[in-house]
Amino acid sequence: MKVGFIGTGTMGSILIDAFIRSGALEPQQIVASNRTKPKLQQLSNCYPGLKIACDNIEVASSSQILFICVKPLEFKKVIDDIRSAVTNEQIVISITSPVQIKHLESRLSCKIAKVIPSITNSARSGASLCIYGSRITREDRLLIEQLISHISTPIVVRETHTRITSDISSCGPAFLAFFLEKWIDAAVEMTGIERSSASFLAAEMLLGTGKLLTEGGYSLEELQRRVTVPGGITAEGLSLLSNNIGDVFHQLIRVTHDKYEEDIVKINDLFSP
Ligand SMILES: NC(=O)C1=CN([C@@H]2O[C@H](COP(=O)(O)OP(=O)(O)OC[C@H]3O[C@@H](n4cnc5c(N)ncnc54)[C@H](O)[C@@H]3O)[C@@H](O)[C@H]2O)C=CC1
Ligand SMILES: O=C(O)[C@@H]1CCC=N1
Repeated sequence: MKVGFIGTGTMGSILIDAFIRSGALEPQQIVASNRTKPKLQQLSNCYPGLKIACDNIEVASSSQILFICVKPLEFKKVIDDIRSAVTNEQIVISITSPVQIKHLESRLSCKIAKVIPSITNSARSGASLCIYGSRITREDRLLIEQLISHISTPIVVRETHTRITSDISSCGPAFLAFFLEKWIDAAVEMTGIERSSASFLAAEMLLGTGKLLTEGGYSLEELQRRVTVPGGITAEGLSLLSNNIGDVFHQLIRVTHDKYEEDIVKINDLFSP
């Protein structure tokens, strides 16, 4: 099976790298194109056998599954490029959330899916959010999920929940990293602990917490309860957090959804007949 990638920026490169390192794909099975060639050349130097296509049409015409890994407003140009090259049997996968299944099905005759990855997939971890178009068969789903399960846990979501699920799964690593960075800044400033020590502890804590919440079977509520000794230190901290957090998470969801709606309006314009 040949798998194509249009766009080898941050996420396209992460996916190619993770698929090869996990053993899901051999470099010889991959064909890729990118607007600027140096990034692509770097990938091909790392993975001899990976084919650099001369343009998007060559990728589209030589792959059974084609991942489109460009930014939302760059999609229309790519779709116009590949429109005449795709066949009904191919599967085109968008990795971006605001481009809707209907936009792609209206322009391309092939099978359409969205698979929203996460930077965590680069550690062969985290989720991939799967949304399937009307032409995708049961066998196609199995093929897609078999491939992405080498680097992530496939989770099927409703298209109406694309934003909130990718807020948690794909933006989440940046939000959590921000939270830890602020905490470590305060720790360094107030206690003199070395930044590298505090950062290492935070990373190990995050990894262990993730394991408890997945394979350990803990719920968030149970985890808090088990750590909190009655009358102890954690209780003081949780009480402060709960009194001060306000509606910051409601605001967070509002801003990500507002930006998403803005993008959808722009994409609707680009894809209007
Ligand atoms: N960065 C992340 O953690 C995640 C990103 N995504 C989605 O992945 C998509 C790509 O994001 P990044 O990789 O971070 O962006 P990026 O800007 O690093 O990569 C986009 C790549 O597409 C190439 N490109 C643009 N137009 C092209 C065209 N017409 N033909 C060929 N190549 C073209 C650019 O040269 C660039 O290398 C976005 O839509 C984003 O929403 C989804 C989940 C997580
Ligand atoms: O920042 C972004 O737009 C993308 C979407 C999910 C993660 N990164």
